[in-house]
Amino acid sequence: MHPDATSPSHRIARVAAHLNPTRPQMEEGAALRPAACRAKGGAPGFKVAVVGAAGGIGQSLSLLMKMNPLVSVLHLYDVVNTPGVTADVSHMDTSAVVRGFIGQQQLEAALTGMDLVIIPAGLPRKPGMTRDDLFNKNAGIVRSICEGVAKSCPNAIVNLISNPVNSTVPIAAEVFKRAGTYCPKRLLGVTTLDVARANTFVAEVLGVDPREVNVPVVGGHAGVTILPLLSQVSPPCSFTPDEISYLTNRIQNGGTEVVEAKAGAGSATLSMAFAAAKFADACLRGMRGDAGIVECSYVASEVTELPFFASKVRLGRGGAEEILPLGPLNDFERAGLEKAKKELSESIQKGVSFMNK
Ligand SMILES: NC(=O)c1ccc[n+]([C@@H]2O[C@H](COP(=O)([O-])OP(=O)(O)OC[C@H]3O[C@@H](n4cnc5c(N)ncnc54)[C@H](O)[C@@H]3O)[C@@H](O)[C@H]2O)c1
Ligand SMILES: O=C(O)C[C@H](O)C(=O)O
Repeated sequence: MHPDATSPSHRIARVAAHLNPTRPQMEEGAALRPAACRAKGGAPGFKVAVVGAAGGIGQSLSLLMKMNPLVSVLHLYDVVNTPGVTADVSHMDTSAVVRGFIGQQQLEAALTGMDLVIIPAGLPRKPGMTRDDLFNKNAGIVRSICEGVAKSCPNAIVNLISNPVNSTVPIAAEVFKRAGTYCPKRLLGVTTLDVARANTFVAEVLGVDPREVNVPVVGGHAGVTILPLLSQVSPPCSFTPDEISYLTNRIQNGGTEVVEAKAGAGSATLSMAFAAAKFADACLRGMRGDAGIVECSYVASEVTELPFFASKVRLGRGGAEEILPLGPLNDFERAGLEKAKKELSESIQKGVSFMNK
């Protein structure tokens, strides 16, 4: 080794070799600079990509994934503004190495080698819109990102956040089927925010800490398809008919509550990033081989006659290893399930038809 190889000036030169302030950092799919310096000594862990990383959800989610000790490499991809987000997040002194990628030409580099791909890309709602009103814009975005996944990291587990989730998950499944890479266990629609809201609102009614409450929320992720199973709350408790009506309505309309409060400035981003980070962490713990990881997610399912349905799933090394049964429903929940299935069936068909056009 050269006598100066470990001297401060040599180390600075080594870092500087990866910095070229006269060029945009994101050109040519290059990894952002210090990553290259630390790659050798990087902590063991999973490689995770956030697709849509410069958005409202994407920025906070990138921050939270940078804090996750199970992540060794974090790729941040968007069609705009990734350089700033990447530079910012990369200064956090946690172990994950951060690299930024921008634009369609860099999608392949962003996704290659990833173990987990989290997708919060696409338009959010404005007041007066349903999630389904986002279909025309977001269906194409999800299709092109999933084509990238099929090509560059076909074995990655995908956490799909982009709305309308009830249709975008079937679209992703069709893309993977066409590419010959489809594995139902690896495609998970993120419905964790519904569970977070249900836990919060139920805890408020019960006057307890929300962290002690677990409400299964099944069905899908829009309006009546969001079906909280209040008869199965843990720890066991009971509600009056008025409380059931209030809670069901508030949980089903939690997204709209935020959209209206933001008054045109988008939909839930902070609580969603929190929920997505929680779900991604559960997936990573499952991938590591931890036992007993159970979360609700919208997945390919045989729990009902529909091809996709959200329910409790056991997460393992391969993704959604087991779909758990719904358990006993009361009359109110059985009626809710019928309504949910009717709308879900149409949303699933809409996603599949989009791919068959
Ligand atoms: N599943 C859920 O529970 C849940 C909760 C909240 C929001 N959402 C959905 O998440 C999506 C994102 O919401 P947001 O508030 O972050 O929106 P946003 O507009 O703030 O951010 C979206 C980001 O996606 C990027 N993007 C657009 N096309 C892209 C492409 N082809 N590849 C990569 N990135 C692309 C945009 O540049 C933008 O940075 C919306 O569809 C919203 O409805 C889902
Ligand atoms: O409501 C929305 O449009 C965003 C998201 O699906 C949510 O539930 O907050």
